[in-house]
Amino acid sequence: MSDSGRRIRRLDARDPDFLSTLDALLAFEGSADARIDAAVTEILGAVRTTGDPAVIEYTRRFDRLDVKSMAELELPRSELRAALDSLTVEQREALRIAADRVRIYHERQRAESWDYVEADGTRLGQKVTPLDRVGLYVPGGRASYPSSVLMNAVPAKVAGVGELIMVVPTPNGEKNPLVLAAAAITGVDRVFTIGGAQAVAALAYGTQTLPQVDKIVGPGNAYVAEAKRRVFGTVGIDMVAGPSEVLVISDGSGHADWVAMDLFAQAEHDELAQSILLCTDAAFLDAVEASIERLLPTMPRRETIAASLANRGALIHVASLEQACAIANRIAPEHLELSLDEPEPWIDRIRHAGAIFVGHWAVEALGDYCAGPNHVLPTMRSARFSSPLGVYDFQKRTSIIQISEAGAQTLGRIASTLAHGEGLQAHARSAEMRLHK
Ligand SMILES: NC(=O)c1ccc[n+]([C@@H]2O[C@H](COP(=O)([O-])OP(=O)(O)OC[C@H]3O[C@@H](n4cnc5c(N)ncnc54)[C@H](O)[C@@H]3O)[C@@H](O)[C@H]2O)c1
Ligand SMILES: N[C@H](CO)Cc1c[nH]c[nH+]1
Ligand SMILES: [Zn+2]
Repeated sequence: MSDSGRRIRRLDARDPDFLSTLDALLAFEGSADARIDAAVTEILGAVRTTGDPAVIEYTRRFDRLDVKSMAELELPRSELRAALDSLTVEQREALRIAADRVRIYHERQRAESWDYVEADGTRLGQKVTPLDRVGLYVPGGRASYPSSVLMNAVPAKVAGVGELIMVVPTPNGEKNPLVLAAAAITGVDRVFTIGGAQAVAALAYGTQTLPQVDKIVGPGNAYVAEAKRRVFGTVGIDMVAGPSEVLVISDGSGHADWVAMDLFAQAEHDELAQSILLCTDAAFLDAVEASIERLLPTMPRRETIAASLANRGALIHVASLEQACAIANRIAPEHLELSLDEPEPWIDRIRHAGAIFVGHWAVEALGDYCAGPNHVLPTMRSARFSSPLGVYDFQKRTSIIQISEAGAQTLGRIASTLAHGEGLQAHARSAEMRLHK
């Protein structure tokens, strides 16, 4: 890579040691770093013990914001509204349309309560309720993410969450008007300009000014991820998000520049972001590599892109699309692009991916902003067992068990037998006492 002297690696899936090379490339334990561990331990402890003063001190230290009170770190609704008014018509429309599309998609995810009645009058069911109070973490260190406000706040509102408290760091006091406008559009209730582990701690434990929430959602850097992992149990969390990832599967039918730019789009997030291309056509891999060389110097974030591609990227020659799908399932990427002329038959071959983008026109950047589905997706191979952020993350379920007198006779005998088998006599007797003599 001419810009930095570092190149994206070329691999061949037919090499005997390919899978071990791939596994080494995928391995990522961001928050296992001892330095991050120690910093997060200190920050969580301090905020838990002293509350506002610790948050103020860490915000001064890490975001260079010098304030006397926590109240100065809360933005009034009028400021959110003013930010919305300050946007160009084009920006306001883009935010509104994106928010509408995300809302329409997520409305289909809302679960409803249900029940059924058995012949003897016993009623069983599940009551679905929204969470009372949720904290939204919006990243703000290296870049600003109005789209993340939409992706977190919209499903929360669709679920009917009682109160949404957003935190977003504003390094050097620089506020991003689009982020504040997105908070206004989506009806976020309170916004604090705090970030990092101190913001996660404030939401998890509560402070004199900021009330404790029930769940914290939203992506962030390694400090945020580790802090979320540690407060889980005190509060709920959506997931522990790692750096962004994209995997492109190509048969050489697309445009090399398009694919190169799709790899850049993920790499520009973070030096640890992961962009991988699997392709059946060696000549197309050469063409994408040439596009990378040519286009990289034109990119404002070329340093980050170059580092990300060199650290964790790869252009991989595969023998077939079947092999590409098998490798994709091993990677379980956050985003998967099927960059194929005929992509449909391959959708069912993909078992593990946060989101599948189908065909040359379905580029991940559209999903990041406005297609409709959520852009907060499982990373670090967790698509094997978890799902995109959705309305279901803001709802909880309670079982309803209403047993009729007749039902208690049948179930009482079964419960009594099983309870004696477990040696739990009080359980048995409490069921037996309701049996007719
Ligand atoms: N998965 C997604 O949907 C998604 C969306 C947007 C962003 N992201 C990711 O979120 C991340 C955002 O990271 P970011 O850094 O830009 O913003 P961030 O808001 O996550 O982190 C900034 C905060 O980190 C803390 N911090 C920085 N250095 C520290 C130190 N030395 N000690 C203690 N705390 C420190 C500070 O408190 C600062 O406020 C990126 O990795 C990006 O790729 C993911
Ligand atoms: N690609 C990110 C998730 O991995 C989301 C995002 C926000 N803004 C741009 N992209
Ligand atoms: Zn992105």
